Order: sequence, then C-alpha cells, then structure tokens
Amino acid sequence: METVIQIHQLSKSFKGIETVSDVNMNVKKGEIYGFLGPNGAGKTTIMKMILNLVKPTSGEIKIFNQSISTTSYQYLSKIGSIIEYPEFYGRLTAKENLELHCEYIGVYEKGAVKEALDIVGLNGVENKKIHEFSLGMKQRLGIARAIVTKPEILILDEPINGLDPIGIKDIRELLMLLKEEHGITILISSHIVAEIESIADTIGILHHGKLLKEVRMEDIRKENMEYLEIKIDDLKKTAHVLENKLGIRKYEIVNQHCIRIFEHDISQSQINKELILNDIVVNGIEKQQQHLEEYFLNLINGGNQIA
Ligand SMILES: Nc1ncnc2c1ncn2[C@@H]1O[C@H](COP(=O)(O)OP(=O)(O)OP(=O)(O)O)[C@@H](O)[C@H]1O
Repeated sequence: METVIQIHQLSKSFKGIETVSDVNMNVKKGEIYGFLGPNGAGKTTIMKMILNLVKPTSGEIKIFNQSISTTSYQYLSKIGSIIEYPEFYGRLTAKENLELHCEYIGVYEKGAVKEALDIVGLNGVENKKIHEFSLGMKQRLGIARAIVTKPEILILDEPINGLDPIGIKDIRELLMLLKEEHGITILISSHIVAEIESIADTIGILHHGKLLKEVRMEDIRKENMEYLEIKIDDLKKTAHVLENKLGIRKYEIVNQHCIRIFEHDISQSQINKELILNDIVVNGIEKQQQHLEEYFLNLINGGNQIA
C-alpha cells in the first residue's frame, strides 16, 4: 500500500530541549493511523511539523513521496486539519463560518459547504450561530471545515477530547465513514487509548518524543493481546516448567497464583498436560483478550511481556 506520510529521523528541539527524537513513521493510504501518547509526548509538535507550522530541527517529512521544506505549501491543499481546539466566529452561523474559511484559503467549489455539513451530520443546524453549539457540534464543525476542501489526508489533534460517550461514538462513526466512503487517510492523535482502539488500522505509540512502536492493530491483537491465563498453586515450579520444558519466554506473572502466557505456538492442552505431568495443580486455564490500554501502559512503563 502506498505510504502518504513518511517521516524519517525527525527531531525537534525547543531552546535546546529535545521534544521529538529521531521519529520514523509511515502512514499508509486509506488507513486510520492512531497516534497515541501521554500529554506532552510530542504528538502536536509532529503534526505541526507535517503541516509546516513548526520547522524540524532535523530529519525529513515526505508527503505523497515529496520531501517538504519551509517553502512548500502546495501539498497543504491536500491536507485538512484540526490542530488543538477548533476556533470559530461565535456570532456567525455554521454555514457562514465554513464559507468564510473557503474564501480565506481561496478554495470555493459550489455546494462544497453544504456537502461537508451533510457528511458530518450538521445539515439541520447550518443556520444556527456557533455560540449555541455544544462541544460535540463544534468538533463536527471542525471536521467539516477540515474536509470542505476535499483533502486526501485529515490530521486531527485530539478531536475527541472532552466529549461525552455519545459524542465520542459519533465522531468515531464519522471518521469510519470518511475513511470508508470518501477514501480519506486519517492521522488522529489521542492520549486515551480506548478512543482509538476500535477504529485504528495502525497505531504509533509516542513517549517522551520517541516513537516506541508502530504496529498494525491486527498484528498486536494476535501477537500481544490474546493470552492464556492459568491459575496454579505453585508459581516457581510453573515458571520453571514453562521455560525449561515448553520453551515459553513470553509470559507475565500476575500474582502468586496466576500467570499469563502470550505464546501462540503451543496449544492450551499441551501446556495443561505438561503442568499436570509435573505435579502442578491447575485451577483454571482460559483464553483472554487484553485491551490496547494494557498493551500501551505496559509498553510505556517498560513492561516485560511484549516482544
Ligand atoms: N513552541 C514551543 N516552545 C517550547 N516548548 C514547546 C513548544 N511547543 C511544544 N513544546 C513542548 O514540547 C513538548 C511536547 O508538546 P506537544 O504539544 O507536542 O505534546 P502532545 O503529545 O501533543 O501533548 P498534548 O496532548 O498535551 O498536546 C511539551 O513539553 C511542550 O511544552
């Protein structure tokens, strides 16, 4: 699949302090790329560098295979974005705000405003003034403004921040629609893992300016999120059998009576049999699914079970 945003060894320092360190990232055409990291990890700074709002200290950013520089601007017409909180003119209506935006950036296709408002589900309230809008409606309008120029890429910095569960679900559905029906590639940041889990095709995990992991969701689901939980009476003996008799290395000790195995080549019955043969009392053995949240926390806290 074609890579539409390619970042190579990107770094940024502010007053000598490195905020982004040697980041390599690849966003593929048509995917939703979830950019995850705690507050202050450097997500906004990277997004601003992609949009030429901040100049990198070093490294390269390629958009549609073209290297960008401080003087590049044409590629920006292919990108829609919301960086930080979307601001609007409160006394103007939704429609007027979008029309003004089109005029401002010099792109105006007849019907584009209506179409964008339709897509985000604000067609009934286009003549309402923004100061009467809820946060969720403003977020939708922010997305409408970002897509009104029909971009190929959408860059959304924490678009779900502060929304209630219904608002979050609405935005998720909207992003899926933009991806599936309009073929838009979406780079979305969040510090809340659960917001991204169900929609991202790929996630990039950023911590202290470094990209710790870039992985396809389907791969981590299989490799690191499915595990076998076994309840045993003797932890030491079990660990010994797992390592020395079965050659299992990817496991996590939950407590004195519980171990999680993240190895997929050995069957449940094989493990069970070996433990019993070695006189270990097995009180339970069950397949479980880890949430991305745990995977994420393990990774940023330097957990040991993730390869
Ligand atoms: N213009 C600037 N001058 C100095 N420091 C900056 C500047 N912009 C960002 N930083 C610093 O860079 C670090 C990363 O900030 P950034 O906003 O990129 O993080 P983030 O991952 O987007 O977090 P958040 O979710 O809080 O926005 C922070 O410590 C911030 O204070």
